[in-house]
Parts: sequence; structure tokens; C-alpha cells
Amino acid sequence: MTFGFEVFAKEVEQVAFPKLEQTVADIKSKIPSLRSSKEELRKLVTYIDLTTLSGDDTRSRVEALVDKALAPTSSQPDLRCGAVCVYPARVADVTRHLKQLNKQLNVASVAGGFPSGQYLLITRLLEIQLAVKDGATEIDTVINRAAALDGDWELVYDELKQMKRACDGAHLKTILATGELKNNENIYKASFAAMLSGSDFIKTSTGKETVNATLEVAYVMCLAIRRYFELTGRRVGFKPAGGLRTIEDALGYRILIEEVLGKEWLTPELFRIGASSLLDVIVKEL
Ligand SMILES: O=C[C@H](O)COP(=O)(O)O
Repeated sequence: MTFGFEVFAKEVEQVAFPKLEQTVADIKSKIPSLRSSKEELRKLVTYIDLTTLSGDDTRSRVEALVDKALAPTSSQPDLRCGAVCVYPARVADVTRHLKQLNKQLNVASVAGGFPSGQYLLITRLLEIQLAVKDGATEIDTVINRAAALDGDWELVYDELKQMKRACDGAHLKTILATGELKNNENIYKASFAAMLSGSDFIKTSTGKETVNATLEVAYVMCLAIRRYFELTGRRVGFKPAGGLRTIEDALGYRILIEEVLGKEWLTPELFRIGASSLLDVIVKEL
């Protein structure tokens, strides 16, 4: 069943997170039990959106990124990352390279005014359309934080709805930029506005905020995903991103997903990890 913004107010009223600290502490205590499993490490690789988002990205850098995502380790030729994630101007380089290799891979582009969102809606929408035209199969966009902080959640919802239309079939991954949303209530509201607008994934951070992914905000977002699933029967994916550097960081989110959302979410269709350097750390142990 689908719902629009009419259910927003009822769903977000009096939201509270009494078990947050205990849940995060429990998750951290379970990380060592998965740490030695090679199978878990291999699965982590499949969840990674291998990312480069730098001003000095070039065609050769994103081609090397694609090569690495397609074959992170020579010893296990079937293992590959969930996607590559690049700036819009590099999408054509990625798709051209994939075509030359005759390989397929999910291609995510940040677009829609990434990372600040401080651009006119018309240019944000056009940026999404152009990235899709160049071959992006996934769009990682950002919410309008000015609207969110002003409490104008309907504007956040409306803009994302237009972005979803601009995706024209490409998956929409909506970044909340949780480090800028001030409190957990706002993070829950942003999650709900994003899901109601049709986002396929909700994502914590751009990697450019001062505070990026944390287990605490991930818990709040996963509670919202769980409630949205109860309401609609639609599974929305979750993507922590920004500052994930260690295997322990990644396993924390993997455990959280299973505890709050269940094993069904432990698939690259519903769980991604946005990271630029984590893959190298994992591959050293495979
Ligand atoms: O979405 C992915 C992030 O921008 C990557 O952040 P990172 O460089 O801290 O791993």
C-alpha cells in the first residue's frame, strides 16, 4: 500500500527512542563474534558502494575504481562491490569503461545539489536527469536541510517526490545529512518524509558533514524503516556513509540491520555501505 504526506504528522508525533543507548551498547558487544568470519568479510564487500568524491577525480581514477569494484581480490573472481559512487561529471567515464569491458555494475551518482543541497530545485532536478542520461542507475541525492530545520517537512517531501520522478526508474538513495539535523526527532522525520516520497534507500551522510554516520543515528533511521515497512509492506534500504574506516565499523551496522530489520535486509538490494577506503582494509584480510 502507498501513502502520501497525509500520514506524516500521525507517524512522527511523540516519537521517542528509550532503548537507544542500550541497543548501541549491545551491538558493539556483538562485533567481536563476527570479526573472525571470512564469510562475513566477503559479504561486507558486496554491500560497499565504492566511492570517490574528490575535486581532483579524473577519468583514469574512476576507471581504476570500476576495475577495483569489479574484482577487489584476484583470488575470488566472483566477488564484487555493490556499486561505484562518483560525481555526475564522471558518470559517463564509468559507463564508457564498463561498456569497453563488457561488464555490468551498479553506477551511483551523487546528484541533486550534493553535498549541501543549497541550489535551486530546477538545477538539482536537471543534475539528476543528466546523470541518469549518462547511465547512472542510482542517484544519491540530499534533502533540503534549510526546509528540514525550518520544520517544513512537506517541502522536503515534495522536492524528493520530484527528484524520484527525475530519476526515471533509477533508484533514489536519499541522504539525510544527519549531522546537520540537530536531534533524533528530526532524523526520524527526515527518514519518514524521504520514504513517503518514494526513496528506495535512506542514507545517513554525504561524508562531507562534520559528523557523519554513527550507530545512534542508524538505529533511529532503521526504526523508521521498520515502521514504514509495517505501514506499507515496502522495504526501504539503508546506507550508512562517511567515516567508515574499519571492519568493526562496518560490522556494527551489519549487526544493527539484523537486530532491527531482520536478515531479509542483509542483501546489497537493501543494505549498502558508502566508503572510499574500507574495501582496502577488508581485502587485506581475505
Ligand atoms: O558516500 C560515501 C562517502 O562520501 C565516503 O566517505 P569516506 O571517504 O569517509 O569513506
